[in-house]
Amino acid sequence: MTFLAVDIGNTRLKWAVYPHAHQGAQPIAGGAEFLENIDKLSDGEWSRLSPPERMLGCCVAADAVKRRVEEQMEELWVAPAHWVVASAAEAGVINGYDHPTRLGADRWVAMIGARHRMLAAGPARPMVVVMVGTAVTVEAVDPHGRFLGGFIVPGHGIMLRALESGTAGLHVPTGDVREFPTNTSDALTSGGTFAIAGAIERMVQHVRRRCGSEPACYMTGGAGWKMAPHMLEHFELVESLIFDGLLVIASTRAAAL
Ligand SMILES: Nc1ncnc2c1ncn2[C@@H]1O[C@H](COP(=O)(O)OP(=O)(O)O)[C@@H](O)[C@H]1O
Ligand SMILES: CC(C)(COP(=O)(O)O)[C@@H](O)C(=O)NCCC(=O)O
Ligand SMILES: [K+]
Repeated sequence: MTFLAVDIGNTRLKWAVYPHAHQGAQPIAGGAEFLENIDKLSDGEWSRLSPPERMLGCCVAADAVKRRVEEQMEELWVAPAHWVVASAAEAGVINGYDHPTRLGADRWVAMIGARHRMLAAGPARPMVVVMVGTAVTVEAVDPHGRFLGGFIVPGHGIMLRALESGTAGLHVPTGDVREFPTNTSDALTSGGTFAIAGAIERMVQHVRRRCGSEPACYMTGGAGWKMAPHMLEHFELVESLIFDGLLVIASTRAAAL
């Protein structure tokens, strides 16, 4: 029974189809669309899929975006759309947010994916889970699976646009990441990269101090590949972390029925 996983962020919709909803399943199809192009999915790539029997997604974009995606699913398939909402606990992760449901669903799903990946590889450890998308999120999870809290940092694009719109002299092309930038382009690109890296490395320190052991560090998101080479700490780049989390949630929910 094929399973469709959908991740709608503030910049792009990512989707993947699996032969079944089990941890470790390998995708048989997938893609990504910028939000301005999502209306074309039902005429394009989705029209060529065999109808998925189940769907689970997470969406942090506007409700109108989510509705447009649901409408396209309805045009093609009978499987209803189900969306993850962060809760007090799910699939072995406990939510430490003051108001658990206000935590971004993508952050929650990524932590669940990371926790199960870590447990599949060895004994339980604390984790730092980073998503580099429109925004950058940096989560801390203790060895028992308790989400301790996380940072939200502006992503590269938002930082650059904020600097551009708040100044007269910072309208320059993208530069390179340099330790000692000597032109405006490199200064902006390096500043953004090391601002994000610095926040992430602080969270690694916070987790070490709180948990007294070395965290497993995971990085995901569309711009993860740009950040990973500039980290001092070792981060495993796992592009599928959200899909991995959606697979875990779908399979644990099915097992509970
Ligand atoms: N080839 C690419 N396509 C799209 N976005 C890219 C690409 N390479 C890097 N990016 C960066 O990744 C970000 C989008 O990542 P993504 O994880 O899709 O974000 P979100 O989940 O917030 O929609 C963009 O802000 C962009 O800076
Ligand atoms: C922090 C986010 C904007 C990240 O979005 P993204 O960069 O993935 O598009 C999103 O997870 C969100 O809207 N969260 C709700 C608020 C919170 O998590 O506290
Ligand atoms: K996201």
